[in-house]
Amino acid sequence: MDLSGSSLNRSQSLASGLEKTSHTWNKPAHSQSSSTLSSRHSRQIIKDWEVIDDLQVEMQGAGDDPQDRTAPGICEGYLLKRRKWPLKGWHKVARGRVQGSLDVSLAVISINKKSNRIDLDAGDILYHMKAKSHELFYIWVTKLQAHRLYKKNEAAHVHSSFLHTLSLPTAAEQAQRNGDLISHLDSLAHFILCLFYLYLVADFLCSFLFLFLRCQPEAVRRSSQGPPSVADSAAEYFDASDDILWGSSSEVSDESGLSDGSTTNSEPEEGHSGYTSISDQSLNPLVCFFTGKDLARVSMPAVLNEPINLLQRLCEELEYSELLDTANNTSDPYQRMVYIAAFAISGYSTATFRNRYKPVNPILGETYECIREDRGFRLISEQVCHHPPISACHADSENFSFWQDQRWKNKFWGKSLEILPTGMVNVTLPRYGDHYEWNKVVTCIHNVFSQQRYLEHYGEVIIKNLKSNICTCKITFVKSRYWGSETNKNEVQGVVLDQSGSAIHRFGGLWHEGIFCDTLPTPKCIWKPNPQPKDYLLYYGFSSFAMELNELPSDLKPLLPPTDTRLRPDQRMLEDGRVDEADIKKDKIEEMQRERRKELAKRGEEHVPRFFKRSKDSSGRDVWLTNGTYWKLRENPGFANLENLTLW
Ligand SMILES: CC(C)CCC[C@@H](C)[C@H]1CC[C@H]2[C@@H]3CC=C4C[C@@H](O)CC[C@]4(C)[C@H]3CC[C@]12C
Repeated sequence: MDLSGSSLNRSQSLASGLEKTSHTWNKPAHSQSSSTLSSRHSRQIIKDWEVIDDLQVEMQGAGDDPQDRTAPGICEGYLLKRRKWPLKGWHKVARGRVQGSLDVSLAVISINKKSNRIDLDAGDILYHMKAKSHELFYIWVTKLQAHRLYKKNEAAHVHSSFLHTLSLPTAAEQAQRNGDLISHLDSLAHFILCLFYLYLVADFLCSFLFLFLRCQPEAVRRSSQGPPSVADSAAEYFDASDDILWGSSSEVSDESGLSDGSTTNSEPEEGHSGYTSISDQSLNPLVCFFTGKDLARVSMPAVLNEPINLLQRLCEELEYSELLDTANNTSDPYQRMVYIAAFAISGYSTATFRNRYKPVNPILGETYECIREDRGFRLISEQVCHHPPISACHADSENFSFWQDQRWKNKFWGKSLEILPTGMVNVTLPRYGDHYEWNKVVTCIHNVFSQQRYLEHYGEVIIKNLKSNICTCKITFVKSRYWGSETNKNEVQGVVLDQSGSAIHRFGGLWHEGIFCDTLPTPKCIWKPNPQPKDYLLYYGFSSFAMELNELPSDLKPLLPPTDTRLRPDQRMLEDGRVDEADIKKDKIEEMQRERRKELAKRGEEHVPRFFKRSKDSSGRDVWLTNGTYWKLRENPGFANLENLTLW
């Protein structure tokens, strides 16, 4: 590719294209030329492609002053190029080798922001390119646009000089006036670009300043007095416990827990009434950050936790278990799939109100039970592994069984953190003998260090029925467009396909508002989230169902194993608003956990989960399944009569 030039100049200002994406980038009519996928996917694919429009280019080309137009230079770095057989896939092009060239001003440039792809189509030659990251993608698109604009302007200039030599005074004057206007617009665009860069730099510095603050010695950090905010407390807290946390490099981390992060949330009164400052400077997060390794061991102050732990969060996914009841009572297999899909989506809806606090990390061996007679199910969960952290759960009801082991990987992007769950969710329906299995999508915590933090889910869920291939379901959690409107925020689309791949049902909506299916015998809303309870903001954004998860009625207490989350003292203190005490207690519990691990290691033993066993699923994946002993032991002889782990 013969692109030349290295810095962005005014002719490549973002305003000339990227800022105006929604106006100047159109849906292409062609983009199928670049797609070899089957027709049932084509709708989605066309939707993701946009052609870079030339409107702006032509307007500018008419009168810009050639004197102050500098040629854009080489765009360094590389894009991946798609190869066909036998090396099918995306390949890095060898350095310094010219693979071919085309005139970007004549080519149709279409881009796919979702997959960071750029297609350059010059008629006789077509390049399929892909950037390694979103950032690189936007740099390349900006550069390509700049070159295109420059070339077009050049051509326009030749044309206007020609008119000039023919001395057409009015046209020339007009061009001059246009030139003035354009150069004003151009400096405005340049100014906007500068602001944009300033913003990026400031944002970047803030993130690092924040991390830097976390590294300051205790005395320095304590010297700043004043009312505590969550940000303050995050900056003051320092602990090198064994809790898992940030997978900090931009590569997928090995750890599957989410690190105890940090927040600049300025409304501490919501959810928490106090704050704590415990310090133990044994780890420098900045160093960790740059080496991209061990930030995965930073613990979090209780003030940033919600009084629910990850074992309970697994149970939260059953808030809309009535959808599974409906599925088990629906005879049509395609309609059944629609309800299973609605259930899969419903589990994501809590994200709307739950972006401020992190669930408490369970201790290895911690358990949780939840009996919901009103909803007809009972669930158990257990922390079965610490490195990487894995929480397993199993629920039974007369209408369904539900199980999953939750683990995930993190991708840290500087401003956002992507959570990539790796386990599968399973549901069986006794009436029809179905066994549904599906993956989870990516959840992204945007603006992780700032008050504008919000969660987004994106990707595809494929639901298969392992007992019958009569139908499958594909759900797409649409990624919101970069500079697009808010209209497609939280959008979900789904389709139930029969064996031949034809769509039998279509449904869609927003994961925070509800899902509608118009292909059912009576088109209807198949799911919508329950209204939030009054004052939910004061209670961590919890739904009523979430609020009930930690309830401890007196008749339940003697029946629980002492490892049950409901009996975990630091979490209870947190729930009662005794955050300082919670923090101290949390430290102790984590210390005990480390001691137990050391003891085991000394004896050359490994922790063995009590109620789950490691197994392989039909595709050979590692899974954790219930060993079926919990409810029996609870019944007889009762946990009080058994030997239990002492976790706290
Ligand atoms: C305190 C600040 C810094 C961080 C707040 C982090 C919160 C928003 C994070 C921490 C752990 C995260 C959860 C970890 C795992 C999953 C499973 C996944 O299938 C759905 C999203 C979900 C449920 C995440 C939602 C967001 C989450 C709750």
